Amino acid sequence: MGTVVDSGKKEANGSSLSEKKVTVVFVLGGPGSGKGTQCTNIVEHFGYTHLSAGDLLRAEKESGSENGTMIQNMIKEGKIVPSEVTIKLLQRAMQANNNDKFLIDGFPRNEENRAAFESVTGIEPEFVLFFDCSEVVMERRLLGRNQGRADDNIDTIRKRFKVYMESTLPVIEYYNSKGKVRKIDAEKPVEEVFEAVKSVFTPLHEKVA
Ligand SMILES: Nc1ncnc2c1ncn2[C@@H]1O[C@H](COP(=O)(O)OP(=O)(O)O)[C@@H](O)[C@H]1O
Ligand SMILES: Nc1ccn([C@@H]2O[C@H](COP(=O)(O)OP(=O)(O)O)[C@@H](O)[C@H]2O)c(=O)n1
Ligand SMILES: [Mg+2]
Repeated sequence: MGTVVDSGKKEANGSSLSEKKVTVVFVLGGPGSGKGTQCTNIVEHFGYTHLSAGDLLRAEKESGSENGTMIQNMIKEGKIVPSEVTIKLLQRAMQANNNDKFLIDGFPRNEENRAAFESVTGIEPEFVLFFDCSEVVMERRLLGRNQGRADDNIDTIRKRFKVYMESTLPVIEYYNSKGKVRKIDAEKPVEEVFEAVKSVFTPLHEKVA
């Protein structure tokens, strides 16, 4: 009462998605590093909603969208779909969900993804969870993944590794220079990787399960 509220002040906790304040964690790492696997564990233990950019793009392709053929071609070639398409899918998914905590998996994959997401949504990630894994191990996992994916073949895998090195590592480096990267040794067994993941999330959240 009678106090001037500083409406220009940024919320200390969470960024704005329209009127909703949300916490976003980006989950990055090479193809096959275990992003999706660990996101499932994080959802169970810490109550986040998991949004995989790759899954959203595959679903968009399946829905018969006008972008379907373009998405399919990009995935087959291991290329990164223009951010306009991917960001629209991520925004729609966040707005349709009542949760205020999101794991965004496999995004931003290049500088264009990163800069566009920030300017379109105004959201800055709380931190970036980075799964560090060698190509030898990632290749073995991808070839054994068995999910019928059009891009889990050796030709496309090599292209994806190149895109990862050239386009995604610089994004991780950008966030590292801002002190936002939480690096995890992703070569260990799933349970051990999750122990390391828990030590990143536990200080921030009450355990829900
Ligand atoms: N720590 C791990 N050790 C061994 N295999 C793993 C590990 N994490 C994931 N996998 C397996 O490797 C494959 C790729 O994992 P996934 O979570 O889909 O990775 P990403 O989403 O980073 O491509 C899957 O078959 C998964 O079961
Ligand atoms: N931000 C993103 C994420 C994925 N993709 C596309 O979707 C493919 C699969 O992404 P994914 O995240 O499901 O792959 P994994 O790293 O989980 O193996 C990528 O190789 C890209 O072709 C994209 O274009 N832009
Ligand atoms: Mg994945």
